[in-house]
Amino acid sequence: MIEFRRVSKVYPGGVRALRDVSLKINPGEFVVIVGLSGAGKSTLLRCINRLVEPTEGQVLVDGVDVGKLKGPELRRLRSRIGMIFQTFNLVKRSSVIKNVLAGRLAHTPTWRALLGWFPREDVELALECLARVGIADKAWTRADQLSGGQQQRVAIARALCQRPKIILADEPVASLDPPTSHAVMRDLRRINREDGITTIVNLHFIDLALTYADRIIGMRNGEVVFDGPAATVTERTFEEIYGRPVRAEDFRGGAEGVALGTGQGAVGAVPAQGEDDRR
Ligand SMILES: Nc1ncnc2c1ncn2[C@@H]1O[C@H](COP(=O)(O)OP(=O)(O)OP(=O)(O)O)[C@@H](O)[C@H]1O
Repeated sequence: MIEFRRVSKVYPGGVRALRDVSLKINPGEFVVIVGLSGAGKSTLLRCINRLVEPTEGQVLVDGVDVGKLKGPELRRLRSRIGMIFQTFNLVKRSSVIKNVLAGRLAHTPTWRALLGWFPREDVELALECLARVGIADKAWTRADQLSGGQQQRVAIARALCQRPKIILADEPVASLDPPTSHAVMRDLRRINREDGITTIVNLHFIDLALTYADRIIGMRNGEVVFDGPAATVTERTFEEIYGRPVRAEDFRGGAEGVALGTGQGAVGAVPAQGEDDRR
């Protein structure tokens, strides 16, 4: 369980990025946080692994106040939280498998990691993680030789290799084309379902949020302005979250049949298979 208790964040310079946020996220949930640029989504996500320190309030992970954790305890918490970024954050000149093995660093003595000596079971785990995202055949390829979608899958495999309890994905598809965006969202959701990993994804595309989320949290100007099941979300909901009418650019596209919910039930789109999704 992840719990925010009256969390506020004011950055140096005075920007108020979070305003009195309280919420709970249950184990195994797949939550999408939506909001316009600057709404506070990244700040919210980063408070969970303490990449950002709240100015007020508490963030609890499994009942532990993360703000109170010291060195090794904080490292332990972070070792169980996988993070996925818009720009993949891979070591581009390194092989795919080495990038994935970086997910084991918290469990590997520094001298071994420096020499690149990972235990055989870690290498097997890394290959298994790559297989789960369909790119085991790329293990020995240099990361910068892969497509954007494949690089994001390497980042997902690296997160999986941590054996995480939580995955935080900060705009994971913002740099990808529409079909590949769907493929990556499908991977994240499948892993969430199969492993029960609590998954929180920041997005600003309405159709992706509706297609993949169980629960949508809407942020505007540092505040949570909506929190409910994706199936109850309507166009009106997004207009309230965004503070303006929805626009074409709010949709990623790339899937047939995605339409806004009517409040009556789910949006039953089956995303199209993309170029980068030939598994
Ligand atoms: N390190 C920082 N120092 C100062 N201000 C910051 C910092 N990080 C974020 N902000 C500001 O805090 C506000 C919320 O930013 P945040 O990145 O959390 O929003 P977001 O919804 O994730 O938007 P985006 O998708 O553009 O990143 C913005 O006004 C942003 O400019």
